[in-house]
Amino acid sequence: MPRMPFTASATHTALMDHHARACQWRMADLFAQDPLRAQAFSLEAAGLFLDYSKNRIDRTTVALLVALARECGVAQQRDAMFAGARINTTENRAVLHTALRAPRGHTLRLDGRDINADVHAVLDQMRLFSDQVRTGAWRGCQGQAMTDIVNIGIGGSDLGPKMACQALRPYGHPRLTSHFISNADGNDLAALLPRLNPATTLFIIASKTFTTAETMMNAQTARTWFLRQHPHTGDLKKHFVAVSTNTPAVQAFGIAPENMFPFWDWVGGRYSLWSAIGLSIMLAIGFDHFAQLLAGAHALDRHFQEAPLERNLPVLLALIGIWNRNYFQDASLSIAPYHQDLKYFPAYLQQLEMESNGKQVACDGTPLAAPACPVIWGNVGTNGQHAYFQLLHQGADVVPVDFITALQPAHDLPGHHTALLANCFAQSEALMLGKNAGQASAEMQAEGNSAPAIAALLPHKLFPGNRPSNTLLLETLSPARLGALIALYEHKTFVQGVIWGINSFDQWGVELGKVLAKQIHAELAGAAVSNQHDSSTHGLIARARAATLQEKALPDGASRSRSSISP
Ligand SMILES: O=P(O)(O)OC[C@H]1O[C@H](O)[C@H](O)[C@@H](O)[C@@H]1O
Repeated sequence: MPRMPFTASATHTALMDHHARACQWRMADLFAQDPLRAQAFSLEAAGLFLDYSKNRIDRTTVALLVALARECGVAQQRDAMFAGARINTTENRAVLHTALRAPRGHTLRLDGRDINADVHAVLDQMRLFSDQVRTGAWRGCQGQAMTDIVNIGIGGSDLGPKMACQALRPYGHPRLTSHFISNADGNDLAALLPRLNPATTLFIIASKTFTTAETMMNAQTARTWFLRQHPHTGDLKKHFVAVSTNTPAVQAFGIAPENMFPFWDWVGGRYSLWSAIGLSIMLAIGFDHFAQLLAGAHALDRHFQEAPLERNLPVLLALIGIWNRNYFQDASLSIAPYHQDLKYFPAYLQQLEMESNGKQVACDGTPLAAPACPVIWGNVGTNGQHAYFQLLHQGADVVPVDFITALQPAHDLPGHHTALLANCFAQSEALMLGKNAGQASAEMQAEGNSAPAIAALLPHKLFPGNRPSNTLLLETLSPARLGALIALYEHKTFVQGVIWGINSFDQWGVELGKVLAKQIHAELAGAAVSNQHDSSTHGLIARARAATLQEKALPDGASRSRSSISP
């Protein structure tokens, strides 16, 4: 049923009026007026504490935003998703990543199948395999235990597992090193292969479709490299496994059926780390910790399903985002983890949010009346402070920030963690408070500056402040808390998609470039160049073809320093 755009609702009109007033507010004043502000605008669920009080909001703002969520049918859409309705309408698919973390015995049937039984059968298969690899019972072609796990995949078949393996590295196995190869650029694989012993390396070819060009190319290159050193194709089954929904393509690649870990079309790529796509995570941290990751996500799922909208963590995070994006017109959101092990979290969220909601038409194909997903970007916080935080504090654009940190460190180096937390909390305070002319000139006077020096420097020393942020605190970055954190952002993305009226589960926008790349690939390889290209693309192709010809003309070995490891 076509949904009404949120901009057509009565609550939106009320929010517009309210926003006109909110533009006059200073958050510093709101804090001064209300000693209970932080308490009023914070919430804890599934082991995650969210303080959203440093936003340009008051109680009316939250009430209106919650009313908007109600009017847009967030609760109904959420229930439809959990129940297995085909809410991915352009692909006619259910969206059931939540079923991947439901405990054994949880009843859910899809097209007559007990999908809980299917999910747990694959988890059992993954457990058996990962236990064998981790204990050393799984032996390679020369009878040795595995030392290196190489996950070959891209997008959702890379970003989630890579992010989670990094986040949970204190839980890693002492003998096993995880590697992630995604880029079609041979530099990625070429830099790794010489460091590996094929007899102790396990490749996981992770691809939902098993047709993704980058993954297939890297997989073929890895296979060729392996066979060069161990030419018996029978040995491949000790060193290559696949994770996919496409059984025929996996078999055609030559991977033994017993080495395939399946999943289903109702799992979107960017929502797939809970499925067999998480095999590299389970190999690194073990089944029990993987089960805790799932349990943490499930706890957040329950909260999302059961808590009233006004006390619902993902709903509130989503609504604050809508407030910033659609009323204050903030076009980007910066993610600042104050935790080195979350260094891939911003990249993971880029796919999750931008591939889900980076769209401009509604589910029914009509143009959206308001812009949707902001640009998501960021890096670990303290490094960002010494790079782009300048813009966050004094740039012309207001960039909301999500600060994420853990109260307890995963190391025992003295002093570091207190310094880290101090920086995290200081940044959100500084962004909110800013510094006015009176404060800045008083400081410069106290430092003994002359009046002309103060006048000259003053404009540079001002901080506008009133810049919004959320702070998310975890007790520790444990598997359960990481699971809850990821699920929080998944559901935030979902709620925003519902309000914007978007199908958050397709990604047609990635197709055009793939099609053109295929044609240009053929042209670079020698096919006649189409005269349909624009002059820029035509010129670039011509230059690349000329460079290839030149390279071919060079004496053997002169052109590539890494020739020994090229396939
Ligand atoms: O897992 P695969 O089928 O190889 O897909 C890998 C990735 O590539 C695609 O182009 C999509 O944009 C992503 O959503 C997907 O995660």
